[in-house]
Amino acid sequence: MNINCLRIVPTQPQVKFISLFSRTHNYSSLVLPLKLSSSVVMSYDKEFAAAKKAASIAARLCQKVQKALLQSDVQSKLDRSPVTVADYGSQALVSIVLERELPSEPFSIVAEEDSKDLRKDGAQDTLQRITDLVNDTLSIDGSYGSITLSTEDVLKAIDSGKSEGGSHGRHWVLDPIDGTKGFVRGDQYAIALALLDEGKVVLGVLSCPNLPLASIRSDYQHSADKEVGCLFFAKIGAGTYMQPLNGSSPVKVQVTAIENSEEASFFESYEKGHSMHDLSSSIAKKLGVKAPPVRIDSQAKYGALSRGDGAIYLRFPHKGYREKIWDHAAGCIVVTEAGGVVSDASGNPLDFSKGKYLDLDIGIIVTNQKLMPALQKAVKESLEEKASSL
Ligand SMILES: Nc1ncnc2c1ncn2[C@@H]1O[C@H](COP(=O)(O)O)[C@@H](OP(=O)(O)O)[C@H]1O
Ligand SMILES: [Mg+2]
Ligand SMILES: [Mg+2]
Ligand SMILES: [Mg+2]
Repeated sequence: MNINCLRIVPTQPQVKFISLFSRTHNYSSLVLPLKLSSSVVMSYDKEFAAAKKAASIAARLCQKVQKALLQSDVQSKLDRSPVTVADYGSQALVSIVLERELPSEPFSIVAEEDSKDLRKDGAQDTLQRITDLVNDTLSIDGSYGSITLSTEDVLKAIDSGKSEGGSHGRHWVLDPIDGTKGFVRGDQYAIALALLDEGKVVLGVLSCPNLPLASIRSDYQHSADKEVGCLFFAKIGAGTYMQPLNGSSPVKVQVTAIENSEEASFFESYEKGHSMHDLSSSIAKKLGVKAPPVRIDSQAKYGALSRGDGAIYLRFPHKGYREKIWDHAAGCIVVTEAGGVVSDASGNPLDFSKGKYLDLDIGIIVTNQKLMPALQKAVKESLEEKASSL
């Protein structure tokens, strides 16, 4: 048997087993009981380094495409949401980098995109463009020597993101471009990658190529002359850090310490179809918030909040929308490790262990520990008023 993988399988609280198994022999297992110290179980160092590398390399492909976005680069999915060659290229790159960096790990990714539309007749040119972008990006990075992937390799890499997630084992959670509408508009977007272990988010990386390094405020407007490109990363129990994309010198970040809600400012989606702006305005009014909302796309909102740019993030999708884990997993740990709190409108923490979807009560609210009780109260009142006005 080709033993090439070590997997930690939790059983009872303090006893862990190490399972030695082969990826080439259908995961046939040889299970050895072993007690592990929590530091061994919880280090995730290799995974953390791989995730940062993957999200940074994918950002280069996205930056290149955003600068020269062609009409033909943007397609429409079945649900009529946009997807671009960069969404596919980024997903392929992250998958390839994780596989190269972690060759002995079991590989499972829950990701937003799949290759179905790229396998259809008429999609050959788009697929070739994606393949060229992936190859160019890998060749400029140079980490893996000279490799040339075929279109079939790229389709396979995209489809390695077909896991359903869940409460057992490890699963990467990937949004290759979060905020595709912002990306197409030339605004904010993020490459969001997190690792779930037994249903819990244990690390997260947010690559935000257009987010200014300096803090953004209510009068924020994206402009090309600001210094931009931030990488946020957080590991469970180890805090949140930010560094310039592709740069070194990370700094530890913290959410704001504001206690008076009148001084708070809040983030929400740029797209009013993604979140009810009238509801957040009513919540902000109850809190006495004076500043106008900061409306930006993607999980860049979580990143900005983690470094104290604003105090609150409100997300209230319209009726019937189901939130997906890749839209929140990385952002959630980036904020919580920076001292913030992320919950649904009723105060329940987000549960990432239920598969692709989050099972939520109405919306998502994010702020610091001090402001959360007042925010929950304002949310409850605004929701009741909205319900009684219907
Ligand atoms: N009707 C809707 N309500 C809420 N969220 C929606 C939505 N339609 C799409 N989304 C999600 O909102 C995400 C962007 O969030 P934001 O509004 O914060 O920028 C999208 O991620 P993608 O761009 O990865 O598809 C998509 O998953
Ligand atoms: Mg999408
Ligand atoms: Mg998304
Ligand atoms: Mg996306």
